[in-house]
Amino acid sequence: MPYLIVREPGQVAVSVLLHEGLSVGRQAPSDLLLVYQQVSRQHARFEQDESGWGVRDLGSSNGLFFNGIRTERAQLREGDVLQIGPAQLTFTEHERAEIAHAQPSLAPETLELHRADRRLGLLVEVTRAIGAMGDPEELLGRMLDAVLGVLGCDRALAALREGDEDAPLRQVLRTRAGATVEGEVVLSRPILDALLVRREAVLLRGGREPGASSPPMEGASRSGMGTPLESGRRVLGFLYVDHWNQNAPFGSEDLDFLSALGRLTAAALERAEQHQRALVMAEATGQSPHTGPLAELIGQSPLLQRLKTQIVKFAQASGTNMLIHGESGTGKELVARALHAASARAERPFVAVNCAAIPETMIEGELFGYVQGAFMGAQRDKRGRFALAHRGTLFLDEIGDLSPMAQAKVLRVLQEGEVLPLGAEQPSLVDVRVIAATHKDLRKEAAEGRFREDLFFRLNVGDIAVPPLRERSEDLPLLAAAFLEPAALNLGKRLLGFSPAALAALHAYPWPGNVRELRNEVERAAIQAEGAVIELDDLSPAVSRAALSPSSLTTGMSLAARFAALDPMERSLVEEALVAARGNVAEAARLLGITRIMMVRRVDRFGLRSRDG
Ligand SMILES: Nc1ncnc2c1ncn2[C@@H]1O[C@H](COP(=O)(O)OP(=O)(O)OP(=O)(O)O)[C@@H](O)[C@H]1O
Repeated sequence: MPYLIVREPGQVAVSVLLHEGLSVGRQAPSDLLLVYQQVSRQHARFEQDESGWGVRDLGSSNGLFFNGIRTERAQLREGDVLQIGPAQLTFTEHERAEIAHAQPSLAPETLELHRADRRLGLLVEVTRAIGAMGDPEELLGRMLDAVLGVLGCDRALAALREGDEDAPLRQVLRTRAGATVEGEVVLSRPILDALLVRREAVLLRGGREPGASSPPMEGASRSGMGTPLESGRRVLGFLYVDHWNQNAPFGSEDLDFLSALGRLTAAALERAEQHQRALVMAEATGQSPHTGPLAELIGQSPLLQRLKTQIVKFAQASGTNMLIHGESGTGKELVARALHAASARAERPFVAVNCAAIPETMIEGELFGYVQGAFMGAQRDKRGRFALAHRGTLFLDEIGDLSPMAQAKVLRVLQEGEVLPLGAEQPSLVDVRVIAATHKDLRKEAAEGRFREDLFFRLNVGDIAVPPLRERSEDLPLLAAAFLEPAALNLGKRLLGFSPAALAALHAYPWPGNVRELRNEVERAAIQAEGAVIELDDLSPAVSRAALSPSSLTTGMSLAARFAALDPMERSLVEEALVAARGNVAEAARLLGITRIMMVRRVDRFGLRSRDG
């Protein structure tokens, strides 16, 4: 029977039984849905005639690729590969595995059956992990490694739902060292339905690897089994293991064991996810400012709280590309790091690239890598940043400065989920979440032809705006204090904070360079400071002058801060009057319209010098 093996980036491969007229597209009524922007609503159709099976493009925008070549129509032979958007469809006549035995998945009491077994150790390990509430991916990885040894199988797979019932299945796969198997598990729709819809544990028989003409040993057959990962009414995914075995296919006892393991694993996963969610939510609502993935983002203003809530929301969609925009120095990179740290990719690399800092001639090599001899000076293979960020996050800062050529290549990687290093012949699959940042209005750049519109839309799936510091001046005292502490420590000084006048000046200044400029200002003032607090005079002239502007009284500061802001203004006027009166206090008082006594008090208070004293 003819099948299509459907491979989507980062997901469990699925085999689909081919039937006359089977259609592929982004939307119903297509039979096979591939929900990607570069897939047309009705993209391609499979047909059978006397010469066999064929496929036809239904007028798609991005085309149907047959063994790498764009085509309108093609006749299909064993192993032919079709590319539709980022998905690969392989045509095969090979029989797939089928369900030999299915049973409702087991209640935890079944554990009793397996006491005194080596397997008990594994169950204990998983039970312990439930208490430890570790990272879900790490938990699964450890558990699958143990499963390979204990069950003596070749491959162990955990497939996890990323969201609702129709969401794709993220895979975590472990292969036994030296096993004669492909590093990929292909399952059919009926098997997936048994596991995920009917929630049955299944024993499988038969099935060959795609492209493998015979089993690796004489007389061997594929033996596999799977069990749903159920927690209450939710199906989180499933566990699957298999091996080539001549004498000992898996039996129902093995299936009981896997079912019990599935129950425990699901409980551990649920608990770990709840724990992570609780941490992140506590962080977002400011209940726990010192721990968790958002801890580095200092601030309590409503705008910053909103930003944190958005980060939490987008972190959960860890496959979604993101665009962060905001003025320079607002904390875009910090936001990108928080998005990564709060996501399921947190244990994987976060790789940052500043597109504006790398010369145009080198950017492609940096991003995609190259092979030895690809160009003069390429003395050895170099892995690109995309490959380094595999299964993690790639942060492309200043994406608006990327050359058109590099933009086209980044787009290709996002569309197809694979990178082609310079000079290489074979692309390799990468699973990377791209978070791009820019201080430019990228929508406008795209509309005016300076940035690729298709790349903009690819990146803008999730977007976050980081507000400038002047719009959240409530955060200023917290930020200034947070920067002062390490600066003082480095200098070996004991600095307790800011004088009211200095704080008023910080409030009054508009901070065109945002938080970065504030950090620099505080570090500079810490060097200048001679007393226990930062005084107005310790600040740079541009900032201390800001305290004199009338706007310094209307920037939403507290009453005390606004009152303190009067001080530097008053001092400046007193100084000016003294200069105009050549140091004569009585004359200066007359110029200001105050009494001589009032003038003398002010000269003393501000520590100024007059001709009289
Ligand atoms: N909310 C914040 N809490 C603490 N530190 C912050 C915050 N926002 C920014 N910073 C600090 O300000 C500096 C600049 O931040 P970052 O590099 O993330 O800004 P950016 O917007 O990416 O800048 P650019 O556009 O120039 O690349 C860093 O030292 C960062 O730690």
